[in-house]
Amino acid sequence: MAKPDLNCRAHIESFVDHFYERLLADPQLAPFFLDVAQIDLAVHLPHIKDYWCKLLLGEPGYQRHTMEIHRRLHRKRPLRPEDFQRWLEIFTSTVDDYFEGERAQRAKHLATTIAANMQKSLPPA
Ligand code: HEM
Repeated sequence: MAKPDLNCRAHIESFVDHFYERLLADPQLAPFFLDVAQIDLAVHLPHIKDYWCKLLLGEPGYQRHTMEIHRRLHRKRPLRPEDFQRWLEIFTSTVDDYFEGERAQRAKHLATTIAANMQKSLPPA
């Protein structure tokens, strides 16, 4: 059976839930979320969902400064090239395991581009 595309909020929210299940179970990346940033999932996940709804659906909700948030994180604990690589692996495999289609492709392309820009904009560790 065909997998759904990331073409509505319900699918994007389900993607983010699956993505974070994997990020938070990953020994390399989980500490950034749980120890360094000590995120409150009830606050963090809605931001991530709004972010991807803005990028993929053009919804206006997300208005925060993502790059500055990662600069601050990077000062506390450096985000290394291998961390970006792992983040992208988990992102891409989560998309591919559950979704397919034009928006799913676009999500992977955007994530790759934004991760590369983010990495370039951070000072060396
Ligand atoms: C090494 C890779 C990455 C790691 C370890 C990481 C980790 C984190 C952490 C711990 C936070 C919470 C920070 C806080 O609330 O203080 C966060 C926020 C966020 N991240 Fe990342 N991130 C990575 C890459 C990316 C990339 C490539 C994107 C976009 C394509 C992204 C999108 C976001 C967004 C939208 C937020 C929410 C910011 C907000 O509160 O509005 N992250 N990230």
